[in-house]
Order: sequence, then C-alpha cells, then structure tokens
Amino acid sequence: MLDEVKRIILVLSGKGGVGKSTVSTQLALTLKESGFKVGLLDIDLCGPSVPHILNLEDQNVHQGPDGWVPVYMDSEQRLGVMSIGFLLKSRNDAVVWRGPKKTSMIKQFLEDVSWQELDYLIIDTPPGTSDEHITVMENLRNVPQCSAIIVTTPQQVAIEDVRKEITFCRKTGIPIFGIIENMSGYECPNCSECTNIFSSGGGESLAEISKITFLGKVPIDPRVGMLAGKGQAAVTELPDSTTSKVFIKLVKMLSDSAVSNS
Ligand SMILES: Nc1ncnc2c1ncn2[C@@H]1O[C@H](COP(=O)(O)OP(=O)(O)OP(=O)(O)O)[C@@H](O)[C@H]1O
Ligand code: SF4
Repeated sequence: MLDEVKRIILVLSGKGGVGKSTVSTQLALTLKESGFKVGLLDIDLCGPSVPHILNLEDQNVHQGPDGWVPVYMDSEQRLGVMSIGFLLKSRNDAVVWRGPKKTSMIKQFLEDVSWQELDYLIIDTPPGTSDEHITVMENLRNVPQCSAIIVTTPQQVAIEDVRKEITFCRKTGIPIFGIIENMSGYECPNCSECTNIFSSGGGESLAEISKITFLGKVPIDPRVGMLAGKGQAAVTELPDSTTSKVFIKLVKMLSDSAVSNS
C-alpha cells in the first residue's frame, strides 16, 4: 500500500556488485537518522542482500490485518524493511521463478505491505533491466514523487551499463534524481587519504554529458564494508568519513528538492 508514502526512490544499477544495496541501506539509515520515517523494500528476488546488511537475517515478516508487516529496525518504527529474504528459509535458497511468478511477487510487494505513513520508500532493485524492473516501472509510472538514483562505479564497463539504465528510465518515464559513483578511489582508514586505484570520475562525466545531477563519490572504505552485517549507519559510526558526508549531502538534496517541488 503506497497511498501513505510521500516519496519513492528506486535505486538502480547497470551491473551487480557495484554497491547498490550498500547505497540503498546507507541512504535509508541516513534518512532515519535525519528524523524521517522510512521504508526499505528489497525486490532483488534472486539475491536479496538487505536482510544480511542490516543484520536482520533471523527476522520473519507476518501478515497483519492490512497486509505484510515490515520488520522494524527500531522500537519507534522509523525504519521498516521488507525483503524476499525474510520469506526464504535460508540465505542460500535461490529463487528460481519464471517471469509471471516474479511479476506477481513484486506486485504483492508493492501493494500488500502495510507501510503506514512514510516520508521515503527506498526500493533496492536487482541489477540491470529485468522483469522485476518492468513490473516496478509499470506500477510506479504514475506515482507522483517517484524517481531513480543510479549507482555506478567509475570504470568504463560500468558506465556503459549505466547508459542503458538511463535509456530505460527515460523510456519508462521515471525521472532520474541523480547518479552516485561508488567505489570511487580508496579511502585509507588510517589517514583518510583517497587514492584512485582505478580510474575515477566516470560517473561524474556521464552525469554531465547526460544532463543528470551528480550526487557524489563514495570511496572504497573498508570500514564501510564492515558496517554491512551490523545494520549500522556511516553517519553515526563514521561521522568524519567521506561516505558519511556524501549521504548527509544526498539527504539534504532530497529534502531540498521536495521543498522546491511542493
Ligand atoms: N564504498 C564501499 N566501500 C567498501 N566496501 C563496499 C563499498 N560499497 C560496497 N562495498 C562492498 O562491496 C560488496 C558489494 O556491495 P553491494 O552488495 O552493496 O552491491 P550490489 O550492487 O547491491 O550487489 P548485487 O547487485 O550483486 O546484490 C559488499 O561486500 C559491500 O560491503
Ligand atoms: S594512505 Fe596514509 S595511512 Fe594509509 S597506508 Fe598510505 S600512508 Fe599509510
């Protein structure tokens, strides 16, 4: 049930492993820490990693009178989470469904979760442009205040896939809020020096060429990798890190754009 959701952000990536779930979870946690009411919906049916990242793997969802009740991260219920992972017996259970079954599962995820009132619903999608994306786009096309954040790494191969993602959003009519470049250089946990091990700036230049807002560069930071599995936010655990600053800025950009749209 999306009637009480003020704003939906789809998190997309052209390739797997670029840090889409890390961005989705850190964005959701930063929004929660900034005082918003947030939902995080993981529709990566073949590799749901959100329950693991948020340390919620032993949790189950149950049916309430108004639909599935999300798993809450906190007693004040400021961050609710729903993932196919909660419905699988083990993290290693693969979901081998064909198109129609996947489509109906995603529709249920979009329609039957009892989110209550939310400022933001973050949707973590699988990589690429699959059946899941088409179903989500078809169902959200007419929802006001729905936009996409595209996650990429700086390398050329990832950038090529992002171009396809941009075309997909433009064809399906979902506005792109911006592009975020993850794994952009390596931030040393000791002295915070950032070294560009690979190329850097590919996402930024693609954003410029495509006239899309660039949302920032998140470096490879081993400490951020270690937050996965603990459910902790970079903004609270690593407040001085570049990652924390990028997410605080992103939340401000989202809030400012909500004000300018209203
Ligand atoms: N900025 C970062 N610094 C350090 N480690 C990171 C960073 N971003 C992601 N990682 C690590 O990289 C791995 C892949 O990240 P993540 O699961 O977020 O990618 P993904 O794009 O969602 O992958 P998939 O689509 O295959 O599920 C994880 O182990 C994660 O902890
Ligand atoms: S970046 Fe600085 S602290 Fe990190 S390994 Fe190099 S010299 Fe040492």
